Amino acid sequence: ALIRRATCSDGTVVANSACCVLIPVVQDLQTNLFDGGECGEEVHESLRLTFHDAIGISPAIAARGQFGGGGADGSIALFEDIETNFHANLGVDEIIDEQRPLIQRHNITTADFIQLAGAIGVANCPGAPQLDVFIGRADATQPAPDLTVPEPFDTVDSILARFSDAGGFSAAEVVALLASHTVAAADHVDPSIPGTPFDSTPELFDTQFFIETQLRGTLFPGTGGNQGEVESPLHGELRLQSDSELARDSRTACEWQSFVNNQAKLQSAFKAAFRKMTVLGHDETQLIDCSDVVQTPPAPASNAHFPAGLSNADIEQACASTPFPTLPTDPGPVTSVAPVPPS
Ligand code: HEM
Ligand SMILES: [Ca+2]
Ligand SMILES: [Mn+2]
Repeated sequence: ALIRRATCSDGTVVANSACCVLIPVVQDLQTNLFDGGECGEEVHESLRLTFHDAIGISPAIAARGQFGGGGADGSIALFEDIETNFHANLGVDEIIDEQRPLIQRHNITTADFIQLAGAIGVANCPGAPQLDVFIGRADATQPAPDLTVPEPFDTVDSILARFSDAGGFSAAEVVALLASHTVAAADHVDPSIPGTPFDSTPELFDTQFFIETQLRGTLFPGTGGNQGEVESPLHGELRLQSDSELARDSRTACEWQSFVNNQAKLQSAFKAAFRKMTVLGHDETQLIDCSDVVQTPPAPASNAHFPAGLSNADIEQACASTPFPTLPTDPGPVTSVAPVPPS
């Protein structure tokens, strides 16, 4: 089709007129899913869903003659009855069911919608990069196989191998993708404390996640003994075993630390890795780049810091070659991290 620049109905200028169909979808997302443009629970869950759909692809399984999954193909929603029963997908049925009526109201594939929703949602989070959006993915005709989505109790070996198989992601790209856990909370790791975030600022796309995961774990925010959870440094904060181990493994620790107080790298590295993830199973050159429909995210609202009561002395140094950056400590008494409110 002829590619031409266009001004869409709301005034958005797009390089490819085919992207104007997304404008009403974006408005619907902001008004009816993201509570008018917040970086809350539905944004967090929509971002998680982009990953759980896209990572459902395995050239290694395909090489054994079985269907390896189609990547970012909407299978997680189109075959919800199958894929949400996979253990790693616990809880994603909620956001699939919230997104479904929006998909039905618009002329867009489920595959494209899931990735669009993640990008638009993330752009509501102060400090986030403006993520790329592509359209033109065909929808899945089969579910992804089980065990393509990493679990928080998986070893670093197995996590790195899974990402490498899925899309040739390097260890550094895996670390970059985990920047997503800066706008995240867990409902199901410890079901007694739903909405427990992974850093103290789940509404900000900041570098606190990389700081706080490097602090010595001292407590469980709820009950102990949950699979995939290790001790965190703060009341109200939950630490995944996988995040803890990636922060401390010699293959990933220096990369992990490199994001501390480096908002520019956080944005550029996550944006690049997300772009790669969002087209898994597709040839990017066959898709239409509609990144110009993504709004400009608000500027970051926090500076890198240690939570009150904690300091460099509480860091478990794991990167052998570079010392941990010196950061200020928040003033005042030790605080507890508030849960992400359910919508
Ligand atoms: C080693 C890889 C990963 C593991 C083991 C992992 C594991 C988890 C777990 C266990 C949860 C909590 C779910 C719950 O209990 O509600 C979670 C939440 C989340 N994950 Fe990951 N994750 C990984 C990578 C990623 C990636 C690559 C992304 C996106 C690019 C992502 C985005 C999210 C988000 C946004 C949430 C928060 C959802 C919410 O607040 O409702 N994760 N992850
Ligand atoms: Ca954060
Ligand atoms: Mn949730």
